[in-house]
Amino acid sequence: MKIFSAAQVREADAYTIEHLPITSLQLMEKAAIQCTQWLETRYSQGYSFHIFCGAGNNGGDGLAITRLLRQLGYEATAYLLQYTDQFSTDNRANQAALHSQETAAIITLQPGDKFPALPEHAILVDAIFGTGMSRPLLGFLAETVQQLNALKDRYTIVSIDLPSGMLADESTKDLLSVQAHHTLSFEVYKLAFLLPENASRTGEVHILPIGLHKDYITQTPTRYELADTALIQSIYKPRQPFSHKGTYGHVLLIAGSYGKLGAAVLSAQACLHAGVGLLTVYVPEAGYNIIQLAAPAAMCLVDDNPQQSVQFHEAVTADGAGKYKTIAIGPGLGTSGDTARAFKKLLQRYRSPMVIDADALNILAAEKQLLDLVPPHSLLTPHPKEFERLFGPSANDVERLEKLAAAARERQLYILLKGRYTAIAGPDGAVYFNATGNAGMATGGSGDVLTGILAGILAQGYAPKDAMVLGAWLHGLAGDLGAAASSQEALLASDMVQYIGKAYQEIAGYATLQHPSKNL
Ligand SMILES: NC(=O)C1=CN([C@@H]2O[C@H](COP(=O)(O)OP(=O)(O)OC[C@H]3O[C@@H](n4cnc5c(N)ncnc54)[C@H](OP(=O)(O)O)[C@@H]3O)[C@@H](O)[C@H]2O)[C@H](O)CC1
Ligand SMILES: [K+]
Repeated sequence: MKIFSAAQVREADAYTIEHLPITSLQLMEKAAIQCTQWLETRYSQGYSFHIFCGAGNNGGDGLAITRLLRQLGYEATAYLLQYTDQFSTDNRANQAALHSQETAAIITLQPGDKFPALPEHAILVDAIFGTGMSRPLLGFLAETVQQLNALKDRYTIVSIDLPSGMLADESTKDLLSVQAHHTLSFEVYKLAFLLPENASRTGEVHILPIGLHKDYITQTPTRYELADTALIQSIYKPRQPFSHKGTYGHVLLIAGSYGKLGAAVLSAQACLHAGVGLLTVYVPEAGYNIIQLAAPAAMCLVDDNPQQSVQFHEAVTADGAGKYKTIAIGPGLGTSGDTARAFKKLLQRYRSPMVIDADALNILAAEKQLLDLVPPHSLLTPHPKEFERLFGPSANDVERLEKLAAAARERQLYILLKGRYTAIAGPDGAVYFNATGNAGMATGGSGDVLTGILAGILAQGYAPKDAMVLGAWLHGLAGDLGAAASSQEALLASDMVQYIGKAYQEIAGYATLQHPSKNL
């Protein structure tokens, strides 16, 4: 699903009006019908609706919603904020339509007016600004938004299109905006909804279709995209009936140190469940029995050092060629000087894309010139702190995304920035967001599972970008299935491993299941 900027949303609006037999007022009506239906299904009897309207088309939506709710028999009042007398044409038309239906349905709010008294079961609808928001809220507008926010613990606040004050595709971190419980937005996600800094302002986001022209949506390139089931199914390749373990690649996983061998176990198990053909796990001596018992399907190579691996570069021939389709390095590895030196030698020898995570990222961050040695098209999987250590601090989430895209482009890498909506950037500068996953996955070992999954998928022959997008989705879906079976609180990284199979099943769909019983 593409993520359009505010300017592109306006273009989509104009394109639709030009190419379909629909006027802008009719499009507004469609948007208002969708919002009204959503409100009605959710709140029905006993509630009254209080709709705060601006002077533009977002306010026009609010006025139309008020009219439609009243037609359905609900108590609904529009509060028209008098900060300007420059109303948009469709806003005026909806003022007139509501006024002709019921003169008392519109109350104007002037600077200095008392904030309206609200009954017990009131729903507050914020239709002050949407995608036209262009500058900080000041004076009367700021006061009104502050008054709305002060009521957020007593009443439900529903924002139309965007919480007023929030910019669709720039940071609003330090600016005032409505803090909504729900945001009803039209047709497409906005970048703002995917930013951690906006989590307490958008509440739950609901995307409502309003019939924007499909041609504009399919033909317009965007910088950002939210992965969806259609994209995942287009990436996923079912296994071939005439294949063998060599078909699905051999991964060398370099992970674990004394006290952190669990990281190696989780990565190894995830890599195996992700479908790799062969897996060799490289651990310090202390890890030998652990790996052989916890991951019997994997082979094990052992470092001479009992506690931390320091010679793993020797597992790869001096010219880098050899049996490993890909290498994953980092989970629980440790960052001692000897380990860092071995990592440098490995980077000098092995020139195919690697998956680099955790302590391997910390080694890169401590010795930044090593970044120049990372094989092109490698997959880096930092969390925000690791990202900051590698590529520097960012003033806000939008700046961090720009840094992410720039680093991926300049260094020809695939970088996966972990978060609620994990962001994946590649050398072409495009950014994909992943929507699967839940807060239960914020737990130790979750990242190790992701590393294993990514390596396992990459080794099977997926292109790096596809491996990243599919791997992030699979990891999140396994976490969602695991949490559904128990709870987010109880979810462990090992549960994510156990649910990789079910997650694949969901992606493949039953139609593609290769099993003779399907014809019985
Ligand atoms: N996307 C669609 O296809 C549809 C969208 N709809 C709704 O329309 C709004 C966008 O409406 P628009 O009129 O473009 O913008 P707003 O209502 O958000 O804002 C109106 C004007 O307010 C001015 N502005 C901006 N920021 C401030 C501020 N801080 N203080 C005061 N005034 C401000 C600005 O005008 P300027 O010329 O002064 O810059 C805005 O233009 C969209 O969000 C949907 O809700 C349709 O109803 C359906 C189709
Ligand atoms: K709004």
